[in-house]
Amino acid sequence: MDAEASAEPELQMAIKCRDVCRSYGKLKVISNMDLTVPQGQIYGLLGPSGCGKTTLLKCIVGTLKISRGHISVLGKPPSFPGHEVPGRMVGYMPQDLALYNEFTISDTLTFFGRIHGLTSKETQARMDFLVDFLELPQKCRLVRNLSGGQRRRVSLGAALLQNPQLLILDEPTVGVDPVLRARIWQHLVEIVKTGKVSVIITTHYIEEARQANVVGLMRNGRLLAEGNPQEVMHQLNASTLEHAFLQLCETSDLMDSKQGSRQQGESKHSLESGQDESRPILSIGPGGTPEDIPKHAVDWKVRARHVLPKWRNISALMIKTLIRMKRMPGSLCFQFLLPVIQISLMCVCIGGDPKGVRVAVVNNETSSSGYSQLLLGFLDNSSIEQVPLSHADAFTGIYNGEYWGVLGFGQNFSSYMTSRALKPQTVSKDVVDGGSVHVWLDLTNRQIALMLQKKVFQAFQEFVDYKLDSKAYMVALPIKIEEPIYGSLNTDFTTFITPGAVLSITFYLAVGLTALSFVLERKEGLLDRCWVAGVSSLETMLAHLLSQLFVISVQILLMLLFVLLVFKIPNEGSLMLVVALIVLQGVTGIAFGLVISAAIDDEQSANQAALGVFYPNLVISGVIWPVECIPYPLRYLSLALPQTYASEALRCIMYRGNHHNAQCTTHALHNICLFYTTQCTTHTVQNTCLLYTTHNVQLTQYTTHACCRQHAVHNPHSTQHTQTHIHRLHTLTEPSHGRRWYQITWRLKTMGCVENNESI
Ligand SMILES: Nc1ncnc2c1ncn2[C@@H]1O[C@H](COP(=O)(O)OP(=O)(O)OP(=O)(O)O)[C@@H](O)[C@H]1O
Repeated sequence: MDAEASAEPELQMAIKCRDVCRSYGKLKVISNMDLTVPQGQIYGLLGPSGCGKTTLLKCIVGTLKISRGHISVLGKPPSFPGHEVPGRMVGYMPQDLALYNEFTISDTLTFFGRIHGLTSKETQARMDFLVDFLELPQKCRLVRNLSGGQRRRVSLGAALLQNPQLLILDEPTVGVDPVLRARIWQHLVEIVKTGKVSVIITTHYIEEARQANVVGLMRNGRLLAEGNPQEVMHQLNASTLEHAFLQLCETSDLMDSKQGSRQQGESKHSLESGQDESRPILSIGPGGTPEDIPKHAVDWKVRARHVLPKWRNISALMIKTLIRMKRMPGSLCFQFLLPVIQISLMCVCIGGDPKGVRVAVVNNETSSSGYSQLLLGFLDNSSIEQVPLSHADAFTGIYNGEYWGVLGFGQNFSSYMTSRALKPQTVSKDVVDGGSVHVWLDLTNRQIALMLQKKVFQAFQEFVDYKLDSKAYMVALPIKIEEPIYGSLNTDFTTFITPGAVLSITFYLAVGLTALSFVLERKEGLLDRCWVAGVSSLETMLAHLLSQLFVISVQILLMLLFVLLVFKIPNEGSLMLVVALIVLQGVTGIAFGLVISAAIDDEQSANQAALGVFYPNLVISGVIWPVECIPYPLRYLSLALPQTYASEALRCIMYRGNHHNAQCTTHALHNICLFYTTQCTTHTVQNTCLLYTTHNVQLTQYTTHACCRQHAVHNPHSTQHTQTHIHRLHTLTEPSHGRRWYQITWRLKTMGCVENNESI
């Protein structure tokens, strides 16, 4: 069926809400709301704070999912493929101002102009009009420096910018002086005169809504009355709208208390019979009668165009990010320099030899030309500070924690050592013992103890080389460590940890910045506002990815400059592969940040989530210690982490050259890509579940209608309302609906609402 043709009767009404329900957890905010905004009129939605006005508006623009019911905006449900709601047809001013603080007034309007596809000339013309009309300060003023009222006017200007067919304004007149408030109302009255623009506006100032064509008086998520303000006042014999509203509240309270006393049994009956408790007490307007939910079909080309990201929106979002970066140079420098600072600190502080380690030396050899003195002369003095002491003082000192080790030489060290070297077959155990260097270590600090052992062995080797020269091989150990195949004999821990550290830093900065930026934008209502302006979540993601790639590229460039040129970490492989691997790791971080932001609402919890995964990931992904040390169940888990193979692969590329571990590299790339795809899919599904929910809402409606039908079978005197449900069921479940029809019948059959062979 042609979409346009089927939607034609709908065009008479700008907004139609039928049976709309919305809850936050157990709190029911909107109950069975029927609301109708006629085309070309101003609808004033009035009610006390917390009655659900904002929630209803968010449901109308599609940023909140409804729990039940049907909403049609300018002829079709929000987010219907090809429908420009959200998009250019609707101008939305949210209650929380939703403006970028780093933007000027001009930037703000230009940004929304770009998203709506206005040319710069059109944007400029509208900007000039709005600055004049809304009495905005100079266009170059930053939003963060404006007063609350001025910001509210900028927000209103952004909603009016593209001359939308539908204006949804959530309390636009709060904090605005009475003269300007009157002008805003006058402007609204003028723009609806053409008959092409409709307005729905919420306000706390009930009396100003007299200028609206229709008012809806809301309380506790229900509409108490809907109609022309004069008629509402007339019917209730009230001199002001405020008095009319008061009377309605009193009547509603009276009805509620009567209903409460009628007990639960009856209320159960009213539910079953479909009797609607939430019908307005007073209904004068055009809405009220139940109507069929319209059917819409859409061409696959329109559907494809709806799903495909638009470059216009992506570029607008990217320009936005660049402007914000430019306005926050401190934050930008921090983003660029932080990785360099982190990697530099790591290279400087981790993996080097400890310096100035105090060691007690107990030398019982009195001769100054003895071998012990010679050997001690070969000890690395920058690392080891020798303290000559008596045996008793040395051991008291090491027990008191003053020294990290004690080196002991026997009285006859030189002669015993010579005997041992020259006549190994004839010497006794005591001679071997007296000709050895005795080392007692405090092993509570493994790194210092290992260094001491290494330095003593090195000193001994140098002593032997010096003393025996070409005969040194005679006292060599029968195990010879040859020149390494890859790496060098002096490879330190810094060399091991650097590739993993570079990847971790890139990953976690991307996670943090992405999660924080999305959580904050959502909290401030900016994501919602962009969504209503027609930006899809895929476009938001792509724009963030592209701008973040720019940041990541600079970060990687600076980090590699420091790692390779300043700290001289070797790189035997292709620089291109190194960069590709690090960039992919950054992209994985972005993906993970997106998932955190999709699952978590506030920045504190997002930070906790990012920090919560940081340490376990670091420990089990082989960044700081080889995965070969991890016990088996955890090792399987480590294989699922993107950093596990990536750090191993980066080490392979940098220290072995490319060709020797192509398999590892491929595995790393594959692992990262898989991780990235999974994460992005999760995020996209989360953001598009709105559509699925809408679909499920419809299925729920069919089920409700079917239950009423079943009730009618058992109760021949069913009410008019039940009959309406049955009628809806029949029209909605026509076999022409194809796949959906099968889904519905299947669901009804499984619920026992329809016999297996019964046709609906
Ligand atoms: N995200 C949320 N989670 C839980 N409850 C919420 C949430 N947002 C709103 N509510 C609750 O829903 C109810 C309706 O809120 P809503 O913002 O729609 O009221 P309102 O009529 O617009 O009020 P006001 O005029 O003060 O803006 C309130 O009780 C509010 O506490």
